[in-house]
Amino acid sequence: MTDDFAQHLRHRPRRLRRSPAIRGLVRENTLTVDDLIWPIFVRDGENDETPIPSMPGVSRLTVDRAVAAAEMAVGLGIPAICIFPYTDPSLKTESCEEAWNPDNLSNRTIRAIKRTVPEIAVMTDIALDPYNANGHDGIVRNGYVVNDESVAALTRMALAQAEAGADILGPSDMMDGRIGAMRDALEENGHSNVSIMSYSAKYSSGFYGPFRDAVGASGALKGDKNTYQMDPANGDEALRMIARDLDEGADMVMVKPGMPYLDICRRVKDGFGVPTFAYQVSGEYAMLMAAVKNGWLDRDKVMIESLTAFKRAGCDGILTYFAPEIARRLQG
Ligand SMILES: NCc1[nH]cc(CCC(=O)O)c1CC(=O)O
Repeated sequence: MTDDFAQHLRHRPRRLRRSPAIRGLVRENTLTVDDLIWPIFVRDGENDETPIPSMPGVSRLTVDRAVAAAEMAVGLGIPAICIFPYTDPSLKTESCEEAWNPDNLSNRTIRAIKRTVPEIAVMTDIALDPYNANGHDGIVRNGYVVNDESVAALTRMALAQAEAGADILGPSDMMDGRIGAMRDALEENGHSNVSIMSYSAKYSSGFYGPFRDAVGASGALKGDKNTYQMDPANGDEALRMIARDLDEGADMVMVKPGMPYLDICRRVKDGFGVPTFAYQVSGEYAMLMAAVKNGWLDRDKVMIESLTAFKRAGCDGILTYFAPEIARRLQG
């Protein structure tokens, strides 16, 4: 029976899984350090950092430490860093004017990093939540996040970041028409080489909780973001958002969160063939790290597997809090 069976088994896919050498030869997707964008949190002060309890291993850094982090990232070969500010509650207002203050924490960090580590690409976040007394990404009037007034404010914010030296702007606000407005403003103000990576398919997700703690927005936020971020139940809508943002002048697009939305990443890459990114968000990081801390998951394995999955799904790069760890691993 056994001999007979062996005679007829012509296909043995296990032949190509026999050794690391053969597995390497036929591997379809490879994660490299070039795929990484490292999100960091910054705070005021000097030579100090504050751990974020829901994100083990991640801290808010003072500007000098953010510069040191950027130097370390360059040393590891990480191409880009993305800055998120923890704004002092006293600076938060309903009109959010701190968002476009040329000397706000985020803009000071951009300048400091570009001065010391010009080779790293600096990405920003464009949304009003770190500066908003009510925690929303846009301006609230009579309980509603108004669109056009928010776009005007966000465009000022974008220009201030470009002035500070940002290489890539990351509008994460999900207002209608913001990409076109920002692109026009950049062109008119001598910043035609500043790129836009649009958070085009950004879902109203439960996975942003730890991030909101990190930037100090959770306490302020009233209600949810369902009137502007996307319904997690929708897929076709994501493709319409991508088409619109590309049409308005986005250079790169993003799907966010990551792991629960890999189907969207694949559809975007297949449908448009443009530089496509995913954000492995704070809740994904927290979820993996919580299990790692309990000894339930192996950190290196789940880190590599979860990030490789983005490559397999068609992404060109990933924003991930694991960036320095994975870069160290990839260096061997
Ligand atoms: N609007 C700002 C913004 N930019 C990135 C994230 C989330 C990132 C993360 O969870 O890691 C958020 C939070 C939100 O939309 O509430």
